[in-house]
Amino acid sequence: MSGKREDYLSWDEYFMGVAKLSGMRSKDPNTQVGCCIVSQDNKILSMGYNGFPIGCSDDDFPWAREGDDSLETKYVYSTHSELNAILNYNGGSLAGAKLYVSLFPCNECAKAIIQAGIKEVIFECDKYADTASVVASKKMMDASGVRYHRYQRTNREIQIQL
Ligand SMILES: Nc1nc(=O)n([C@H]2C[C@H](O)[C@@H](COP(=O)(O)O)O2)cc1CO
Ligand SMILES: [Zn+2]
Repeated sequence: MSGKREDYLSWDEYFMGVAKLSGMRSKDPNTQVGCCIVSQDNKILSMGYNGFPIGCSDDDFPWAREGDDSLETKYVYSTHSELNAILNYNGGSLAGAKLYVSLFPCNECAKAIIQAGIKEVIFECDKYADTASVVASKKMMDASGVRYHRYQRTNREIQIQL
């Protein structure tokens, strides 16, 4: 009896797990998003989470969602996890890659995903499905042949001691 372990992580659990772990680096008090980009042969190429660009301090720039002045909100400054993951990659082309993300990509990230040649998006949450941003994102991905589907939860809970 020396068979293999049976309760190892599936590929999908592994990559969505890495995406969600990356999201735990986010300083956004409301929504933490994580992303993991994977090659067609299941090698991790890049990761990212939502945050401000290098040099824009998390303590100086605002994390507010609302304000009389849009310059006092996070929206004009934060870089989305998907764009960060694309920009973090310095290994050449992402053509044909898969992108795991904890929240459905917005229209701006969809443009970057399409132009980078990423072919498949696996998302967990789609809480902004009714917004113009996500509707436009899906329209563009449909037109460009980028497939997207929801991650199938297994409800496995993992504990990591840090
Ligand atoms: N796909 C996404 N990836 C992301 O990284 N984000 C980021 C931008 C903000 O920092 C945060 C959303 O904040 P809120 O509107 O839920 O308080 O998540 C948002 C979306 C939604 O399209
Ligand atoms: Zn985005």
